Amino acid sequence: MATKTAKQMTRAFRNMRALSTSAMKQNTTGISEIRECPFRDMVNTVNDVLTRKKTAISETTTENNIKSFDHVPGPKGLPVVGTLFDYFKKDGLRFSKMFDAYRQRAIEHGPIYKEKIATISTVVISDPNEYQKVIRAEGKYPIRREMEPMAHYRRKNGYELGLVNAQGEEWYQQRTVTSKKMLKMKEVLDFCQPMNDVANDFMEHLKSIRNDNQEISGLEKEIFKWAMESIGTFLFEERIGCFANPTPAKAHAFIDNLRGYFKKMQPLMYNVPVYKIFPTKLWKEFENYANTVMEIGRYFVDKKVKELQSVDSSRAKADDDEVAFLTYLLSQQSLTPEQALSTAVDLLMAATETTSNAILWTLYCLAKNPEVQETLYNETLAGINNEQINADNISKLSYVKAVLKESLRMYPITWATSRITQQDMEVCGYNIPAGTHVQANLYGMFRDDKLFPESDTFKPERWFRGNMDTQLQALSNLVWGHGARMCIGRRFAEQEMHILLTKIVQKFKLEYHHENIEPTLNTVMSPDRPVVLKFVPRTNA
Ligand code: HEM
Repeated sequence: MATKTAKQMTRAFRNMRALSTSAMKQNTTGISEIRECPFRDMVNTVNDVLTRKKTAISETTTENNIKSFDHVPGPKGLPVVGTLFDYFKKDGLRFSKMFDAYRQRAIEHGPIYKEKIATISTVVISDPNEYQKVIRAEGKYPIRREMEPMAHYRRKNGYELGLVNAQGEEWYQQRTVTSKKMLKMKEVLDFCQPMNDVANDFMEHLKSIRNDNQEISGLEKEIFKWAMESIGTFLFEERIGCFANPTPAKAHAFIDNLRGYFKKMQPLMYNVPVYKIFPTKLWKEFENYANTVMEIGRYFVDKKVKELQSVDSSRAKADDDEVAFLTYLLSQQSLTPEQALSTAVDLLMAATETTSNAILWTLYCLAKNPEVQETLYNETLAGINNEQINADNISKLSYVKAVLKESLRMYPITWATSRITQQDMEVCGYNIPAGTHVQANLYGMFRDDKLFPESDTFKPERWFRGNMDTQLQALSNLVWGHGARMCIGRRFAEQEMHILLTKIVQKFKLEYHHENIEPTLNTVMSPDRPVVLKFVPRTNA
């Protein structure tokens, strides 16, 4: 695992030296200033695409009987701010409930509508067949709308954008390097053992933190620790020790700050981005969280860099397949050290908030549906009775896979997709010009009874072969995005979640005795109140 070719080591060391130097430079020079229009990045991305591919909308309209873009229905807004004030009215729409706003708008305006909220213009599609056209038209470099506050923070502070926000050739290079490790089935299956170890330790941890009523207060934070330990083990090739009592200070700070970071990012993403001109209170809070997240992310990466520098390169002999993730990333000539750092931090951030919320929702669904929980328990007993889960037996977990899919359908962590079209196209009978921001209304589709009968009921069986047509099966995958830019952590995430869920139901019966939980957005879809579950030990566990 820790060995590599001498050539790779040389490259890695060169990168590491550069990484340490640039880190120092950033610390001493501080924040870089903005010299241009604060909205330039957003405008530039769209203009670039438009310049490349634009054709006259009016021509298309008359030639093919396709209605022009202007005719796409949608809520009427005011000049400049668009529909922004709809989100500030008493009892109006809420940024923290955008998934609901999209659903309501779609019910009102139909399978395609357009809306301008301050500086964000979007076209929302709620017909899975029509959205296929967007998927099929994706080029080699799909463009997702950047997460503006995150990208602005990185530009302002001289950091690389990283895999999540980079575009074009720059994105492609980082993606190609990263996917070799993250999307290869063998590489991910090899990670079963460390995932089992983390999950086993988490089970012990859960036992120890239950109160007299067998409930766990602050379960969110505890599951976050699991998610961080799990991705940390993959990225840094060592255990962070998140389950120790007390939690290591760095891990503790990372968890607290990352949660704050995602919470503050949500309102910043939709509001007028005045923070680009002067630092609002909200921006300052976000920036503080971001500083700590970057600093701690950098600390973990630097720690690994120092360790690698102390390895005797003459002993090392291995190819890319055998070296662990960060070692591999740092040794890639096609990535600058800063790009490697930003991508590693992106993975750490993207992996924790998403999987921990997905697990929380799934546990909640299981607790609310005891019959489903029993079926799942019986399946795991028949397939894997307290054994380690490995590459051979993981295929027996078909029910746990259906449970997770169903939970992601009801509570899609990412509730809408995002693409900027790169060519003119027809959708729902309208011309959509190149450079338009288009989204699939995932939450709206997943909760549509016409597509998913009894859509508000948790029914994992609906995912079984023969129970659902293949197009709807494909629709469920959209929670991971699509095409060349689909979630790079999907395989990793599914595997670690399948393993943890199996272990939890084998050991505990879950109960929930409090008020119903509703979704809210902390960037990803999260429970709107503490998930106070009861973990009752199984007698044979
Ligand atoms: C429940 C778990 C998760 C869900 C639902 C999820 C969902 C998504 C979605 C929808 C996207 C956008 C894809 C697109 O635009 O087509 C995405 C991108 C991404 N995800 Fe995940 N994700 C999850 C877990 C993870 C994990 C565990 C990691 C890292 C190990 C990760 C890393 C990333 C990265 C780096 C990107 C950007 C990829 C790119 O732009 O090339 N995600 N994720």
